[in-house]
Amino acid sequence: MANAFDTFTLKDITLRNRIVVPPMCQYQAVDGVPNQWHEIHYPSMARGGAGLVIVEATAVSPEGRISPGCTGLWNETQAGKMAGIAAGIKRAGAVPGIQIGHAGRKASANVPWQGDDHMAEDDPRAWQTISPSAVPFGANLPRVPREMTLEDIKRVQDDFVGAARRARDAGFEWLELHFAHGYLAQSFLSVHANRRTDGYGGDLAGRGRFMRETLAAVREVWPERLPLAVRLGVIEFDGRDEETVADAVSLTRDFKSLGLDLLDASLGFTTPEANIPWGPALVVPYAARIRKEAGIPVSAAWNVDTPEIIRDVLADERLDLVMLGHRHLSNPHYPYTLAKAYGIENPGWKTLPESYAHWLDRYKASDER
Ligand SMILES: Cc1cc2c(cc1C)N(C[C@H](O)[C@H](O)[C@H](O)COP(=O)(O)O)c1[nH]c(=O)[nH]c(=O)c1N2
Ligand SMILES: NC(=O)C1=CN(Cc2ccccc2)CCC1
Repeated sequence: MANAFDTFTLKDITLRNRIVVPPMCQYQAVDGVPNQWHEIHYPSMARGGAGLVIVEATAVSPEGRISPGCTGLWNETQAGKMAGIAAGIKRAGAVPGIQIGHAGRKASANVPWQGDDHMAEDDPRAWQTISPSAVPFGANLPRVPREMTLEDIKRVQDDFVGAARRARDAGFEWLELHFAHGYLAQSFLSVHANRRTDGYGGDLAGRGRFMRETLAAVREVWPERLPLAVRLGVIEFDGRDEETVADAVSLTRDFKSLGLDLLDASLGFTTPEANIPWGPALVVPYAARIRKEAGIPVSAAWNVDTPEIIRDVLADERLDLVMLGHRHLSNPHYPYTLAKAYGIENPGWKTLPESYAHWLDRYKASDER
């Protein structure tokens, strides 16, 4: 029986509350290097009161970026900037997290407000994408990826380890592997994207191998005392949901035996033919099933976004942490808004820095008198 403002301890890390800012691409980097945009963006959300702030999907290699504007953690210049961001989040009272990933066949794309589609083949910024098989996503991302060799697979897994090591040394205290949203790792798991006939394809054991091996390799370098999470696409809404969710439960059990500390349930997004029933807390039932059947803490995003929904999913232990994405884009101080909605005494002092809290709790706005 938890509530949004209870603390949450996982390994040696304690979050001040159950509110998480999930990773949200900003598309503001150049050559993968974070800049002043990120140095302001992330600490400002941490200052808003969230317990954990997870830095956006950060590519483990140049071709692993979704777009040319995505951050990377494949070199020391990027790592140096990320260290400042981790420190800024921590200084503001939240736990600094980061998500690392590889965009696979969804890479080499324009940023969302410039088309959200593959860059043209003759665009000088574009690059050749890679994937388990030479099968394109389709729709706005039609470019045919190159099928990965076993050497490619090993190199990308080593890149995940390198990025995890840099995240550790940069001072991040929570690491999430991006195994969702139709990117490379999810593509290995998906029958829509993976037609391989070697050990990395075929049955669930084969299609899950890339994820299992990558998780195990990262666990070796990510400190045992710090939480290691996976964001996994647990459902596609492609007509195969019974099997997909059952696979997700089974895979999560494997991940747990490999050292996973928390499963962040999300969507598969591996086929444009999906029929997603958008609506309140749409992923929560699947997260709750994994929590129960795999016996591991879970989080989820996707319209877990009203005081009532947040209260209910935590009270009846369907989720351990709630991920509030768009709420934090429109209001970095959303935890303050939530505390006020719950009628918590002195909501400012509960969620915000002293400079704000003192006045907000002592001096009423005209529409609050
Ligand atoms: C602009 C933007 C950018 C991203 C996202 C979303 C949006 C809106 N999302 C998905 C995000 O973490 C979250 O799951 C969704 O926003 C759904 O949660 P809300 O309903 O917004 O709380 C996302 N997810 C992820 O795993 N890594 C990422 O980098 C991003 N990037
Ligand atoms: N890096 C990621 O995982 C991203 C996920 N998104 C999924 C999404 C779909 C629909 C609505 C919001 C987000 C879009 C932006 C990048």
